[in-house]
Amino acid sequence: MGPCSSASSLSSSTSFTPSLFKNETPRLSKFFILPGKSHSSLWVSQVGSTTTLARKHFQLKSSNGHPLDAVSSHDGLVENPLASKPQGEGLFSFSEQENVESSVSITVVGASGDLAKKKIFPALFALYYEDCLPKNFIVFGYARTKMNDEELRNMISKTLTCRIDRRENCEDKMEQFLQRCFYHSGQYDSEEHFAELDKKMKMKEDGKLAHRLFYLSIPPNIFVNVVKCASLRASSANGWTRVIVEKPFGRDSESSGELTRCLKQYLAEDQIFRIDHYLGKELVENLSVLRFSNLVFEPLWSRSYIRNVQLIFSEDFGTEGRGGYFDNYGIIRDIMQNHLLQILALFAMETPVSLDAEDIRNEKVKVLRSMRPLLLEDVVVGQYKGHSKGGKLLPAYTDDPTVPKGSVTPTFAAAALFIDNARWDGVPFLMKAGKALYTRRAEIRVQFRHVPGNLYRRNFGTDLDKATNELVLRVQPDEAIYLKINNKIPGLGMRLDRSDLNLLYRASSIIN
Ligand SMILES: NC(=O)C1=CN([C@@H]2O[C@H](COP(=O)(O)OP(=O)(O)OC[C@H]3O[C@@H](n4cnc5c(N)ncnc54)[C@H](OP(=O)(O)O)[C@@H]3O)[C@@H](O)[C@H]2O)C=CC1
Ligand SMILES: O=C1O[C@H](COP(=O)(O)O)[C@@H](O)[C@H](O)[C@H]1O
Repeated sequence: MGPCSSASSLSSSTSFTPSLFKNETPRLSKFFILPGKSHSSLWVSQVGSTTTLARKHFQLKSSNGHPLDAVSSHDGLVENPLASKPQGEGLFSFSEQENVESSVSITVVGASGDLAKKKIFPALFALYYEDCLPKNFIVFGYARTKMNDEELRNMISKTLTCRIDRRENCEDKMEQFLQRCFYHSGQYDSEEHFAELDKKMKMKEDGKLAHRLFYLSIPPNIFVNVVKCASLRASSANGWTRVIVEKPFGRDSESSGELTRCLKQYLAEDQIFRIDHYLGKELVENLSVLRFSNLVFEPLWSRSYIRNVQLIFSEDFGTEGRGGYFDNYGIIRDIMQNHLLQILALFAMETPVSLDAEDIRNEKVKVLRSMRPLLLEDVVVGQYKGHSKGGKLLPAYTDDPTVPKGSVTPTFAAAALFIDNARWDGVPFLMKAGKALYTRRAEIRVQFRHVPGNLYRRNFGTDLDKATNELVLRVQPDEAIYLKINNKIPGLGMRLDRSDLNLLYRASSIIN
């Protein structure tokens, strides 16, 4: 399998399915989430292999079974200017399209921001390095910040690394990649500014069959403005136009539904790719492999053996200028409702009928629908204060100039969640997420029950917790899977110890 057939080689970055760039109709897969009617309906989407098959066999459905497919004129919505040109129709017929050279323009909207710098540009470069981008691609940065092409390249170059060991010609590749990056400064609600972007794109596309991808790396409250302006003024005249939408997808069910409704005034469902980058993390991808392809784990995966499951996210840095976005959402909407909930659903689902994305999605939805509504008494929230670390004074959340004075937005939350189904009845799923804590880590910790009538209980004293098995999937940093087991310390006598059966990814040859 070549590197372009999986996003796993880009594990620490935003994951793109390379086939997103193919001239095909999107269908369901694991990398992109599509919320349905309620906030708890999370879906995943990918690009299918043939248009006709995708159209025939796939219909996006919400948790209540209603189709979420592309809007038609019967929806009573305005005509959809961004609708993909179906293959076989439009300016080019299918066979004509095959003979025409095509290009893909990727516009990162919010290019000056944290996500763009930390993840999107590095991920695009990683795809380029692995030859997973189409031959004729260009990248546009779009934001309000004033910059020229050189300044954008300079900004991006600081974030690009050859993250995988033994990379050859990395510097040359970086330079080549940067030469394909351009910048356009504009307002998010200005049709005029998007028209200017369109002009610049046309020049670079140079008469080719032009596909366009817009990545919304911006706060959600401006998603619709951007989609409107892009659709009216900068959608492709002859190729497809697609939009990647970042989480959080609304603040609650109502706003999520409203967002979908508004986006669908300008986009068909198969043009919208909702992304959760945690699904592209190596360990999250491995979660299902571990469980479904090893006989030893699956029989233990239930209330009979598991005492609790902990889903932990902590960062050792604060908002650092991202208060404009973060303060409107808080840690529950920023991390728990999407990243941790996705992991929970993957962890707890029943065996899907197949690895087909829709089958996986259906199982995840069942988990979410079986979840008990969260009670206030099962939640703790907090906000970080100024503190010192390594002799350095770190600001409080409300010291961040981008955070409104007196804000009470939580930057830390812990919650006990329950899935009221036969497999998980009574097992707490404990979520913890926080910013500006002591360490940066993301983990899934599975604590098993005590061994009934443990013959060696005296060796553990009264604290039987010390003797429980624990399976840890460390998502980051230093990806690892380890199982804490009890064993005898070699030598005379009967002294017990807890050791780790360890798979350290760093030490694994697969990653090299
Ligand atoms: N940061 C991360 O690691 C991740 C972020 N995300 C999601 O990506 C999106 C963007 O996040 P992130 O990059 O961190 O956010 P930022 O706060 O860095 O915002 C991105 C850009 O949007 C513009 N912007 C910021 N606030 C406003 C505002 N109030 N009104 C208009 N424009 C604004 C700024 O550009 P300018 O002023 O130049 O126009 C900024 O550079 C969010 O939806 C977030 O949930 C998802 C995964 C990870
Ligand atoms: O979605 C988000 O994720 C990042 C953390 O992502 P990671 O891959 O670096 O763990 C978080 O910092 C940000 O607040 C949030 O919007």
